[in-house]
Amino acid sequence: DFCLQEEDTEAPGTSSGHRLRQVVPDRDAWKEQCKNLLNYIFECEDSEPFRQPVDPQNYPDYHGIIDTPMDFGSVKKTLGEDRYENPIELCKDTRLIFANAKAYTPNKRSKIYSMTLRLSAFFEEQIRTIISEYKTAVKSSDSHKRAAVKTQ
Ligand SMILES: O=C(O)c1ccc2ncsc2c1
Repeated sequence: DFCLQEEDTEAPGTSSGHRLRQVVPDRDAWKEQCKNLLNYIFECEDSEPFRQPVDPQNYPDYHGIIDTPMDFGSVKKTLGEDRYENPIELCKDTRLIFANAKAYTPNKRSKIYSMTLRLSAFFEEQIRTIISEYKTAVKSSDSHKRAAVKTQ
């Protein structure tokens, strides 16, 4: 996801002043990437118990054990309402879903807990690239900003 940056650079050696457009990483690409990742997770059967907040009717002791409930529906809503500044914040909330399941499960071989293990492995594989590309884009756009200031 690269966007053409309006900033131009004088192509070396061209007398016509022909201006090259630079390609810089898009620092907003993570939003669509995370939306797609969440949609894929929602399609996975393994996400079923975690697509919405845990219902205390079904697990009366849940809120006595888990201080900060989290679910994929809430993450999706926060993302859709632009309340994440970056993918690191989204990753933190998503890891909370898995940490809560690990803290709550009575048995680490239970069906529901085993679902979170598969889902967590997949999520970590996918979010790694999204965060890496985001950090690169931020560095690049910062250096472009510094360069632009110098030319003023
Ligand atoms: O039955 C289980 O092992 C289990 C584990 C985690 C979890 N989180 C919300 S409900 C629930 C059930």
